[in-house]
Amino acid sequence: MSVKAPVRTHHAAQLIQCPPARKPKPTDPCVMVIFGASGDLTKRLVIPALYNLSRTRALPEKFALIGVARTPETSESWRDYLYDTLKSYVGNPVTDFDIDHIDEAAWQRLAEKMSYIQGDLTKPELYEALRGSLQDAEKEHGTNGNAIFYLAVADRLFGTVVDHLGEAKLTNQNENQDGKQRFWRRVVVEKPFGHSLDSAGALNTQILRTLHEDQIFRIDHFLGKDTVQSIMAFRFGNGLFEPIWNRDRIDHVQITAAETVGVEQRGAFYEVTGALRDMIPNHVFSLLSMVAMEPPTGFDARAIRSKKADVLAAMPAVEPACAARGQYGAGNVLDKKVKSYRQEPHVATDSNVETYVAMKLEVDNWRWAGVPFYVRTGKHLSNRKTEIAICFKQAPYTAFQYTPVDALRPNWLVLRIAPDEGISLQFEVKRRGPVVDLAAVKMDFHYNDWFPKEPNVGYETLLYDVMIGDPTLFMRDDMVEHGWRIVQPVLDAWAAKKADFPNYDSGSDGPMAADELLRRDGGRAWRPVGLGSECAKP
Ligand SMILES: NC(=O)C1=CN([C@@H]2O[C@H](COP(=O)(O)OP(=O)(O)OC[C@H]3O[C@@H](n4cnc5c(N)ncnc54)[C@H](OP(=O)(O)O)[C@@H]3O)[C@@H](O)[C@H]2O)C=CC1
Ligand SMILES: O=C1O[C@H](COP(=O)(O)O)[C@@H](O)[C@H](O)[C@H]1O
Repeated sequence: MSVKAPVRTHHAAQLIQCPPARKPKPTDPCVMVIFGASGDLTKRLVIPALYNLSRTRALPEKFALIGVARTPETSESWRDYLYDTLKSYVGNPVTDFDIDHIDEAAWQRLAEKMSYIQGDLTKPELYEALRGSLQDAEKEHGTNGNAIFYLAVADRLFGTVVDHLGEAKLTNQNENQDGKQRFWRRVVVEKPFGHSLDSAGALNTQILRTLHEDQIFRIDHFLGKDTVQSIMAFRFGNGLFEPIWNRDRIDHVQITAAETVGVEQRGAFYEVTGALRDMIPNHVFSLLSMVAMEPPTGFDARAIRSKKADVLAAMPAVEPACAARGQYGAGNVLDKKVKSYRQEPHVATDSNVETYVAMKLEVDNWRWAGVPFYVRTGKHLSNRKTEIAICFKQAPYTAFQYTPVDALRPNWLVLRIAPDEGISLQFEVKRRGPVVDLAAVKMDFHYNDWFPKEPNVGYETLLYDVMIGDPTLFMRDDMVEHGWRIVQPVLDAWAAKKADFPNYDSGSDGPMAADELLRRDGGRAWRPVGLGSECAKP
């Protein structure tokens, strides 16, 4: 039985004078081409996000959507298939896309702009057909030559598609005599961007032969989450926190991306990817660089991405001894019996692929020298939780009789990214009563109490940003390569040595090796994945 949380009575509008939220900037007319139109990403994330943009009127009036894949479909059957898929999410949420009905008018506005091309993206003739469709879109929908090519295909095809687009001159932008752009061409590249430092470098070189860096949008959907973007607002929109945001007051940082889901139908993808490649150099490093970056001089893409790239550049490559890996065995997740990873579809019965990874990372600069960043991510864990927890140093001295300083709990500031979005601060107070006895309590901000929640898959903001040409929330070439550089020694060491898997039960908090990683650093411990609260009520 699900229990509804009590409705909280305080509301932002009653308490704090805020100007109304600003309206988003109008987008240019454009056409979006999805390569991989019959795939999982398209139906689960891209189409729900476009539908949401249509619902909130954030899509341009002059818009067209062209799907490309080999599966035989007509434009009509592709639309119907996607409508039926969308309908199947009603009352059956995908990620945070939790809808109780479809807004038919919003769907209709999108559907009437959708068409499909059947073809093989490794063949030049597809791109000739695409040229015709782009011209049709311009005539029928007034898209003005602007186009987004979304690569929702396996990463081994990213370079191929960009090469073909270039050869067909479909990525050429048009400039006036005065150098002003008349129409733009942009390419969205999915993750994983490469599989190693070398392959990421080679892919960057390949696509940069055709595209300018400012035409490339390397997507990382964590950056589309409101709570991730809010890290910068929290740090740089308040005078309170930045003075203590450094090695003087912070003991260590823990970043957790814990999932209850297993690999589900993605066994084939996961067998060549694993938890480290899937989550660390992209999502987890995006969170880490938001926490560790220096204040930018402005909120434009150049300023923000440079500060984030500086963090990654200051991180030394991880020693294999500072990493732990795990693979789930059978067990119970959220009271449901589940299989081991090796029994999942399309997974080898002796697979050496990790479904869990923990690492100790460092940022070698003035602000962070000596402050460890412990990160972990895994599947089939006890609870779904993505958070950044900052552990402050203990008070240097305690004046309280009978309370030695080492009995004081540290202050924790926790930025909760998902699913219970918010921020909490744990600190010590005196218990009621005649005895001076200390206890840890929390101040807790929940996003939902202040801002009504919209069903959202995380791609909405990112797609909108591509349409307005704002790359702030996308990875730059150097950021991607630093990500791989940092984890490469671990990838190499793990490939060279078979692990003793499975080594954690489904429904647990991960393998013991991950606990050891912290324990040996002066007896530190991970925050529990399952409990959600590090300070039990007294
Ligand atoms: N699914 C997810 O949750 C996530 C996926 N991603 C990334 O998104 C990308 C797509 O993943 P996903 O949708 O899961 O993969 P799928 O395997 O489900 O889809 C792949 C798509 O590529 C098309 N395709 C493959 N080969 C060709 C070809 N030669 N010509 C034309 N089309 C082709 C397939 O269509 P057809 O067979 O009809 O040709 C299909 O539409 C990957 O890079 C993945 O890493 C990133 C984050 C999450
Ligand atoms: O990119 C990926 O992310 C998801 C986790 O994202 P979330 O928004 O659901 O937290 C992960 O399950 C998947 O394996 C990975 O490819």
